[in-house]
Amino acid sequence: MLQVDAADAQRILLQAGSRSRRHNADSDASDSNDKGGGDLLSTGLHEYQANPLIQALKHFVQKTLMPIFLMATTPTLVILLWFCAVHCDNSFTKLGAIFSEKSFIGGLAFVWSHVHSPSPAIVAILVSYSAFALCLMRLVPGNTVYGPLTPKGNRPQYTDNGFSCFLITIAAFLVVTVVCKTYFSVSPTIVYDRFDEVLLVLNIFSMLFCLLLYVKGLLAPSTSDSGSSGNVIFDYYWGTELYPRLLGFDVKVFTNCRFGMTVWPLLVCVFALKSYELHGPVDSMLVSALLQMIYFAKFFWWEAGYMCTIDIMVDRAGYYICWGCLVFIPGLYASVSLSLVNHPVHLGLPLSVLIVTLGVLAIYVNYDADRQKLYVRNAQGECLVWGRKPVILRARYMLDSGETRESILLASGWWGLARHFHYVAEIALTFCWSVPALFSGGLLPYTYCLWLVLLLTHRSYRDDEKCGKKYGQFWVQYRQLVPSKIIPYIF
Ligand SMILES: NC(=O)C1=CN([C@@H]2O[C@H](COP(=O)(O)OP(=O)(O)OC[C@H]3O[C@@H](n4cnc5c(N)ncnc54)[C@H](OP(=O)(O)O)[C@@H]3O)[C@@H](O)[C@H]2O)C=CC1
Ligand SMILES: CC(C)CCC[C@@H](C)[C@H]1CC[C@H]2C3=CC=C4C[C@@H](O)CC[C@]4(C)[C@H]3CC[C@]12C
Repeated sequence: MLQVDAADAQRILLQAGSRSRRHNADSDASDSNDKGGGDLLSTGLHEYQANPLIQALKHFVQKTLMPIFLMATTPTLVILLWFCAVHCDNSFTKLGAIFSEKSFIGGLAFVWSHVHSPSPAIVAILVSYSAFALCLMRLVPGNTVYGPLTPKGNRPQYTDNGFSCFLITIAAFLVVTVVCKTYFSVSPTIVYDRFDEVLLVLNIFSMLFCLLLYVKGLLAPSTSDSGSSGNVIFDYYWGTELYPRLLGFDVKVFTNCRFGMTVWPLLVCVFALKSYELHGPVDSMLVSALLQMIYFAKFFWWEAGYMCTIDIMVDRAGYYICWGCLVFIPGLYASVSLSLVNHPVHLGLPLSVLIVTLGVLAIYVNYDADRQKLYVRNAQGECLVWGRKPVILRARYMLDSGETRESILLASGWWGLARHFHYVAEIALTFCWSVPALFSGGLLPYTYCLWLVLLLTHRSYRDDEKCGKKYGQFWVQYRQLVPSKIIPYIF
């Protein structure tokens, strides 16, 4: 086992100390004056080398221009995706033709004119689901688990009941479907028929909710991991609190897990049901839905691990993460299944089995990489990875208070292949549940996969930057041990 011992660590830390600022796991979020920034906003590793003018310009672009751009475009983006699926046969070419015919503004007005005012039925469905999810969150038992220590020394506490809540929700969906269809001749596919209304309600609610979170973070923060950057736009976009709680509910657990990550599987079920109502059983829809459901089960099984990822320990509760989970997940992440409703593809058994097998393999690799990291850290490196003692680096870092802590960086197993090899698996599994659409229709079914390539590539830079600041020379050493960012030997 390769280790950096305590004396070595101390020496390296002292060397690094003069250059690297104090950081802990989420110090990127601890002080939004100069840190944080989001997946689409991070700086490069050598930010400090740039001249002041360039730095000021970068700062303006990252903290003001990009947030304005994203907040101005993303609500319409999800509407465009819906429009493309329902009115343009999944074809961006057809969508583009509308814009070239009517001009950009005319095209936007045309698309938005197809969005209906929210009906009471849709509002009632969304409110009822949210109330149901909050009840489960409060009532379903689970072990108490703890998130990583924050820069201010807080340790968030969670009830690990995600998997149970997920199973109960899917079971409830099946019961509601049968009851509604049998006794009231109503189908949950009303959500597909009025998906424009769903997106509109979610958009409006999320923006107001983010405003509430912004004000709450300034006036009544739940923990000391909060504060303003002095830039209203950035604060609204990025958030003013890391772990806000409202009425005793953890906001990020609700937005990310109980809403975004639970509504997504529900939408997959609704869209699969709609496809069944329209065409009978369709294997492309089944293959895609099956892989996604396995992925959701994996996510909730590992939910305690998710509480130690960038989303939770770095990203504050603002537009980026909250609007993202409340609207972008239903609008973009579920768009693969949405796009399959009007495009039934017959795959045949051999191709279906091949896709499911590859998809399950990719889900396993992704899960195993996430698991391996936590396993080695929990065992303090005293364990086996792929049958051998793992190569680890005991990396020291400093808290805001100046206290020194130690973390393990794993350089074996999946984490020895590349610093984010699990992203390859994430993209591969996504491709597997998109490819049942084959290539005859439009590009819409592949939009989520393409988005993920962008998001994860950018995230790998962002994580490198975060870990570089946190671990200083230890991170440099780790990068020497594992030189590839995502794809071994290539990138
Ligand atoms: N579908 C989607 O939209 C997305 C899915 N994902 C998935 O979510 C999961 C989590 O990914 P993500 O949040 O990006 O974070 P990662 O799992 O990549 O975790 C990054 C953190 O892990 C720690 N770390 C980094 N390298 C090592 C190492 N070698 N050994 C031990 N710890 C290390 C660091 O935190 P520390 O401070 O603790 O050292 C680092 O900040 C993945 O499965 C990913 O595929 C992620 C993003 C988007
Ligand atoms: C404002 C928008 C332009 C951007 C919003 C982005 C967010 C919706 C997504 C950013 C990171 C995403 C996630 C990270 C890790 C995850 C674990 C994985 O196993 C399931 C998916 C997810 C929770 C995923 C969900 C969407 C993001 C929060």
